[in-house]
Amino acid sequence: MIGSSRSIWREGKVVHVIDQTRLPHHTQVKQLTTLAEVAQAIQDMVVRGAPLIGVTAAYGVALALQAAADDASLATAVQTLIATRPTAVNLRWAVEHVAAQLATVAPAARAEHALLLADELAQADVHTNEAIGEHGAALLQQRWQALGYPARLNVLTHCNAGRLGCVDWGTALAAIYKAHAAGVPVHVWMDETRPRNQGASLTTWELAGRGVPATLIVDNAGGLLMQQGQVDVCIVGADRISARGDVCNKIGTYLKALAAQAHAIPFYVAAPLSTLDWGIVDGVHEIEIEQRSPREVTHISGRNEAGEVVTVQLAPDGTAALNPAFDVTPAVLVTAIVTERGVVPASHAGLASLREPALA
Ligand SMILES: CSC[C@@H](O)[C@@H](O)C(=O)COP(=O)(O)O
Repeated sequence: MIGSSRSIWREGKVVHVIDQTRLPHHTQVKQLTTLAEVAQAIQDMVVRGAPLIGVTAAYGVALALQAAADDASLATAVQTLIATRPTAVNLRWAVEHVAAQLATVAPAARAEHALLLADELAQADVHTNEAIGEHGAALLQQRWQALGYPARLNVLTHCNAGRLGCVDWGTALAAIYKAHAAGVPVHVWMDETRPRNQGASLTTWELAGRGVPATLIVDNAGGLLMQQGQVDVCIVGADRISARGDVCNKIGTYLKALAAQAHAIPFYVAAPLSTLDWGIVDGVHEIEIEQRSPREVTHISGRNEAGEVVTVQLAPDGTAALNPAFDVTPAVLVTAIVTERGVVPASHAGLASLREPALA
């Protein structure tokens, strides 16, 4: 039973999350009460999506401090959480933000303060994503208008950049929700997103729950659909964006951006400013790409006809498999980046214009 429309919420000293490894067949809430449980949940992708793992990690710091709030415990919590997943910079940003604030608080007051800081981040994420949604919806509306108001606006998205990847709303999907609510006849092509299938198991569930027309496609279908004129616009999320606008997102995003460029289809990236890594310029060469278990490639999970969720093996025994979880789309392939502060070109100048003065 879900007690909230949010992906994460707190009751006292217990953090509740929707267990995304169980979706779409089971909607279950998992309770997290310790640093170790939070770290495991992030690593196992019980929670996933850049903004959500950031907020979850902030709660992880707070839970760690309930046991011991000295400087050493704080440092251990920070290190443990940052090591869980290396690519999405929101995680590091959130943990370092909370740790910096707590460093100025007396250890005796830290445990309670940390919970409130994490609550603040969770709340801020909701407002941020709603703002991203407004800006992104305006782009979708403009595209619909530019195409002469077709009976449906076909939007392609990859992975799950929805409310499940955030506290609420989502990033790319926030734009779709807002456009849908405003009367734009959006229809979403949902890439299945091998190997973890976030599109097939999460975006399908999420969009169906909000009544947005959508169709699941295999990852390799996007090129054909673009060639046939069946994709009007692409919008995806991001896990890290370099200072010059290179976009790191779920593996497969780059190929879609290449195909979109070949067919002159706008390719938008929606992300909060916490996804920007100002310390990295060349995203293609500098962003660490998480390598996950080969088992995620050689095996697949789903529900069988008896209604049981099972994992089966796809490849022969002993098959070597490589599983990079993300790729980087160079800025030149990105039409624009949609943030909570507005839409900017994927360029150094464009992104820098968002930085001042509040983030200085
Ligand atoms: C709003 S979530 C944006 C991104 O984090 C999303 O597109 C993505 O790549 C998530 O990857 P995941 O491996 O599922 O955490």
